[in-house]
Amino acid sequence: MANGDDRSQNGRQHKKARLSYGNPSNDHGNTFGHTNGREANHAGPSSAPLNPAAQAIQEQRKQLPIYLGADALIEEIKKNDVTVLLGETGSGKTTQVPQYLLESGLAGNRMIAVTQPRKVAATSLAQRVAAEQNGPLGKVVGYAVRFDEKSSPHTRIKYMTDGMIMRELMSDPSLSRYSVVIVDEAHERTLRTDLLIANLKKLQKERNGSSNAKGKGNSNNSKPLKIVIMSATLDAEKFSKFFDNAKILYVKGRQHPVKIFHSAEGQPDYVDSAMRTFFQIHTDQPPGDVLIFLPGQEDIESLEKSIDMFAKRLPQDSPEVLVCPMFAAQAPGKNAKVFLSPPPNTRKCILATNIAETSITIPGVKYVIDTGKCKEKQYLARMAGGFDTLLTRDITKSSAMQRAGRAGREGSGLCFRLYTEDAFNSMALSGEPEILRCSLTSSILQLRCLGQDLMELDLMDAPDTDTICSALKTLFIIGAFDKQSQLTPAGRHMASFPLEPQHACAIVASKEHGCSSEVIDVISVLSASSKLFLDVTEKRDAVSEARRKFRHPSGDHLTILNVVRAYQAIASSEKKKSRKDWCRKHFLNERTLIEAREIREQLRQTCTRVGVDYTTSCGENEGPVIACLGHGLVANSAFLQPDGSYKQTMGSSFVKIHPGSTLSDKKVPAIVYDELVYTNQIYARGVSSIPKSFFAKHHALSQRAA
Ligand SMILES: Nc1ncnc2c1ncn2[C@@H]1O[C@H](COP(=O)(O)OP(=O)(O)OP(=O)(O)O)[C@@H](O)[C@H]1O
Repeated sequence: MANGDDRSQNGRQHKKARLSYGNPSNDHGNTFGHTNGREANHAGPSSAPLNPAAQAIQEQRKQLPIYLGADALIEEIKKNDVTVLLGETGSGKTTQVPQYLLESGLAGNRMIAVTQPRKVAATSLAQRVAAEQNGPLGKVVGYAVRFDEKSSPHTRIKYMTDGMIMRELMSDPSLSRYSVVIVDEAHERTLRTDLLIANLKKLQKERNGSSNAKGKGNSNNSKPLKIVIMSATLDAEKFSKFFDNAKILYVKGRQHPVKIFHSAEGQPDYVDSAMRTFFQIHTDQPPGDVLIFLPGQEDIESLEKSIDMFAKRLPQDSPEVLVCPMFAAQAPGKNAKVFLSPPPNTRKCILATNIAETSITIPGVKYVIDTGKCKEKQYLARMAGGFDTLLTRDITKSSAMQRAGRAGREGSGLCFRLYTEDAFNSMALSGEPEILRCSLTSSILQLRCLGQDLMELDLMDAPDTDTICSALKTLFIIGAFDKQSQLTPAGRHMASFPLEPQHACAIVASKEHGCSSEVIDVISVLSASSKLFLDVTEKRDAVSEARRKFRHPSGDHLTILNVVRAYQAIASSEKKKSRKDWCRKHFLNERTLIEAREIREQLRQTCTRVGVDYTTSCGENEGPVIACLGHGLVANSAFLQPDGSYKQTMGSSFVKIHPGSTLSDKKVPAIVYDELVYTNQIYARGVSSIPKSFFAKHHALSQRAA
């Protein structure tokens, strides 16, 4: 990087501590073949005259590398049942291929599904492609993600999370409403993508006829299914082999170059290095927003504070800095802010986890800073009875390439990697598939509703037996499976809810206990994307005082219920501003409460479908609520030990109550908890006290399951 003027004390600090980078390398060095393209006619919806902005979008579409190969691409997809499409980031796969297929008539009168591993990608892509189709979102182009859907009977292209299409399989096992399923970002190998791929292979054989490996003839002509597997960084051979040597197509080139710089040496304090690199860019480089990849929320919050602090010391004439955090646990509305243009003379600095890594285009981003770290879900099957935890680790080559790709979306870009070129070269190409490292409880239940057994499914990689056993135990204990591991009627009801089976079990149990209204209130908050209670470390005493009135002696779940009740009372009588002030005064996240209200509506709809009367209430006698939660969380329970720790009832580990819990300074004979987190020791989070007698009934069950 060129040296910038040293115009401030802060500037001096950064100049002194400048990070040095080696010479830039060309982006990625992948050599892709060319789809034998010719000038195609695939730019633009045929209807309605276009305004200048819409015309500009159509022009942009024609500039994408994939445009010239569009006709050849469609021909290949027509000829083959399964196509594996490999094309560099930004070549136009995700936005264009579905539109080409729609415009070619290949989809008939059914839909084209485009699956994404992440919500934010599905919703932002749908928005972009709706604009490219010159129509409103939710009409021809729509999306479906958990707890949010915008589609209509006119929808022909539907961007959806892989979880949503798996859920759709339960009501429509042959996916009859779809003629094409495009599995995008397949390299991520999420658990749901792997299960989806296995199901697509099976149902394509049923729909197209098993002898139909290459797309010729089918036993059911009215409903053939095309599958397209896409990514920029994919082990294409492995996917092709899985689909009986499916055709692999390559799209060559990207629209805009990205220059990559590696740091001259490793950067153990990557948060500090990211901050210094950001200010180097800010002082040296022309306008353009910066996207910084960090592993998790804590690092994002700490970097946000330091950037805000140093930005205040910049000279008056330097551009402003607007920091925008982006992570999965943040409310969708707040994440959506990263897509807005900053005010004039302001550089946007987006601090994101890997939710911004694939598929998305954040307008204005020209610079990427990649710390080389991510958090990954890991299932500790042999620890504490088995639980998912997030661990920080080095990223893979695939991730590094995807991250760099975010810089070259609207023009040429620069990517600064906070690791050496050698470190990049020695990275694994891609990570371990999620199916080998995550809890399988929810998936096994869902598959069983489809009449499938995970162990018998034709999967790209088979999961570990310990993980399967642990999931089967949990499903038995919550009553979703019987002794023979067969699905029970209650289990089928649980699977209908878009929730973890443990939480769904609590709702199903509430039917017997006459407290569905309260249980749904609690579960809705637990299912929201962000936390209800805000941590303000520097105001710990004030926070504790403000929350005192909600504290319930039984623990966190009924404390949540108290907050929901108080908020509902305020919400029905007060104006929007007073509600906001009330939340602020009590250090509560109002977005969580608003999101929870929407989730509650969806859960109520499911209740109606499975015959649970969601209006039944236990009033002030809240014992039944704890009993229902206990039914769901029985596998997550522990008994007090003489030394103050808690020993798991299903597992042999000792856990402590998380310091953030209302029960952290109490000793109660028995607890149930929402989850375990592993830092220097194992903590139970979301904890409630439960009478020991509750376990008398379940003891025999857990003994049998163990
Ligand atoms: N929301 C958007 N706003 C502006 N331009 C966009 C938007 N979405 C896509 N584009 C433009 O379309 C191009 C192609 O995007 P697309 O997502 O189709 O590429 P891709 O090949 O699928 O890349 P990736 O593998 O990174 O998802 C982008 O590089 C960008 O120029």
